[in-house]
Amino acid sequence: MFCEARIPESVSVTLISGFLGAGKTTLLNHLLTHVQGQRLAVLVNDFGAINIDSELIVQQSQSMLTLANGCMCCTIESDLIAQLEELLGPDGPQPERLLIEASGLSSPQKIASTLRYPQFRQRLHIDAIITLVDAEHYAQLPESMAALAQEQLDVADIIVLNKVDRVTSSQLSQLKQHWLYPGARIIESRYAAVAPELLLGYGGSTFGRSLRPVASSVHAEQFVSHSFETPRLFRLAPLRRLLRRLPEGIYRAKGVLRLEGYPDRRCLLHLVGMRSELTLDRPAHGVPEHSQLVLIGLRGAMDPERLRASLLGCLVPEVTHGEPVAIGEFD
Ligand SMILES: Nc1nc2c(ncn2[C@@H]2O[C@H](COP(=O)(O)OP(=O)(O)OP(=O)(O)O)[C@@H](O)[C@H]2O)c(=O)[nH]1
Repeated sequence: MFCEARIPESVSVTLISGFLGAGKTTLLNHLLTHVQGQRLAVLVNDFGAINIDSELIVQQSQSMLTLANGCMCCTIESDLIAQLEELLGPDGPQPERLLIEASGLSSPQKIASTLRYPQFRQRLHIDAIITLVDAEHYAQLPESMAALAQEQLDVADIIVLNKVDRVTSSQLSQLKQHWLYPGARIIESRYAAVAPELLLGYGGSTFGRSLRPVASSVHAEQFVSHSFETPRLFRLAPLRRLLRRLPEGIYRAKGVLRLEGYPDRRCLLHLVGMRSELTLDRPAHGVPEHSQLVLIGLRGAMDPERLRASLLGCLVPEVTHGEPVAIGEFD
């Protein structure tokens, strides 16, 4: 008697890369709400100790895997391997496509190398590396950040030039002329609203097969994240003032907060470069038990104790809940 082992289909992987705040989660949410009829799995990686992205991703029927507290390309590569093993294993969800959102400090070429390890070779293939570019901030990134952003761009099969609503047409053409390779496949977007058929089904990443120059790796040791969690409510006015006064080296902040005066809405906080945004989410999302906030910046840009004191100054004085539960510095 013969027993025929079923060979599972190779999973198609789309790797979404791009510097901090470029719009990766926005793109992921756009794809999740517009792609139909495919079994999707999603893997998100946040540099901070708390995975804020997983809170911000729209819940469809996809399987969700999360990695926090480091870059999946280096410090937590072993976690990436373990998650992939689980996903592709016999008890895994058997997706047709895996969408990976790298952290804004990850090197996509390192992730791509992991995906090409022998144990995955038959089981998954990289359909495309998509790199988002923040049209508003890209050209002004300080040197320490620009090298990493350039590295992410060098390996892109598709470049999504996002936030075009924030720049003039002459700024946009300068950006393309100075920073993007002639002939690169570039799609301009607002809020990453790109038709999925332009991004999925590319047909196989050329990274590793072409002779394109790739900048030498500069990496995440230069950056640090601070994570903050509290059951207490934030007050809007001092929080706004704090966001305006943060040191320049703090490039990115994101959070899901409980706000005084809004008992049934969660407040989403985003800071990218000098631009900050506080928005109330739709009531359907409910209110979290704790406010969670992550700030990411250049090492040495912020004194953790001062930052903690400043954040405490934004909270409603506590009567019943006790002190904030955690704040930490993570590499
Ligand atoms: N004006 C404008 N804002 C945008 C656009 N796309 C995204 N944003 C905003 O930019 C901020 C960051 O977007 P995210 O999608 O969270 O960026 P990200 O790349 O996932 O960020 P990290 O994961 O922290 O690196 C959010 O406030 C978005 O609403 C756009 O095209 N125009």
